[in-house]
Amino acid sequence: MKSFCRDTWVEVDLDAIRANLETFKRHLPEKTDIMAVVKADGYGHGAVHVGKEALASGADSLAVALLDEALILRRAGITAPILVLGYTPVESIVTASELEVELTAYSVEWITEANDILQKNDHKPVGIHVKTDTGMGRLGVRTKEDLLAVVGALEECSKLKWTGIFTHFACADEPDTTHVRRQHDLFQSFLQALREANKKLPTVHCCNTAAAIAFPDWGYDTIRLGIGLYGLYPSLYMKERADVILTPALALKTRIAHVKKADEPFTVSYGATHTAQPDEWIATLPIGYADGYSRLLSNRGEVLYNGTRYPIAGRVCMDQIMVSLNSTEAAVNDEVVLYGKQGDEEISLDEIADLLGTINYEVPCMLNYRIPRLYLRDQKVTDVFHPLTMK
Ligand SMILES: Cc1ncc(COP(=O)(O)O)cc1O
Repeated sequence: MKSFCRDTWVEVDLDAIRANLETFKRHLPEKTDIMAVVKADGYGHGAVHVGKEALASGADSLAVALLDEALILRRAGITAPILVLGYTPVESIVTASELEVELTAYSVEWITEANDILQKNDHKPVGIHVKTDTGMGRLGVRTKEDLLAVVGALEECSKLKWTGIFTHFACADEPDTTHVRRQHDLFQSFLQALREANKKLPTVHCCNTAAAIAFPDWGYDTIRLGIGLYGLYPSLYMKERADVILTPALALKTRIAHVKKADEPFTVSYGATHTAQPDEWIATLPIGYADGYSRLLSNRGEVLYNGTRYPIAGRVCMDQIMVSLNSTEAAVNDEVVLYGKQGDEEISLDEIADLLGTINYEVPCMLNYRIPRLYLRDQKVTDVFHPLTMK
């Protein structure tokens, strides 16, 4: 029995995930490991399946944004190192200890309180990556003095281990390298300050996908590979550089739920913003903005049917959209591609992002719990996960 009752689904090609990871392994120095970033449920692709595939393909660790995401990975049986990249409230330190998950820190007060909490009931120690803010303006220490104070505080802790130091780049995907080079220079000065203070450096990392592409020799001990793992480029500039060739892993597909030909003009969808003309075929597809298929695509987006592009007709509804097949006859249950390839045509996440006025990162992250994920290997479905009905 099929594990979902609506013919709308995401396909995630695990062979593409593997290929993209191997591409970065070849692009980077031999000594540089890969930390697969699977936050936001694997950028909408499914953190557990992508995380397992990345680890099986050569990634050494995983990264998430919040501790709750690490919990899901541990529950799925993933035992590899996991780093939480974002802020974790100090009260959650015990959970991190129990899950054996590493956290990010950059505050002496947080470190001291976290250590006190762990000491109280003799919990297992927690690994800490110290974050430096070299120009992202988000999280991290901003001066050498603060960095040395944070590392000094960690060295006083019996229940916290200093296991990493990192920074995050704000503009690594841009052609003008002024900002990213300034950030990297500052990061290097932080590392030098630690060496001069006789600190043995733990795992050092600074590269996201863009920096890994443009500056592979900044790989240090590991890179944090996000968008590139999914076969997407951080920016058009990065795509045009063509240093690495990536394969998009995600497709979004559905089947026609209803179809009719106009004998006489009739309006379509809320607001009656599209009028079907005589002999125009209108197909209704079971997906809408409540699935994360944006309403901004109303009268602007296109879909693929029989390898041809057809426009969305009218406004995107909460659960359904209508498309104009012009004079092309169609039948209920015929497959339609919303994101991805069909024949020689492709509707890429970059195209959708441009239509929405956003970046490709956001588009797959919008696809939510109502859409089952089908995992493919050798173009065959090997597993299904439906967030709505499966835990
Ligand atoms: C701290 C941090 N590190 C790394 C990433 C991954 O970035 P890409 O998706 O651009 O590779 C995100 C992030 O927030």
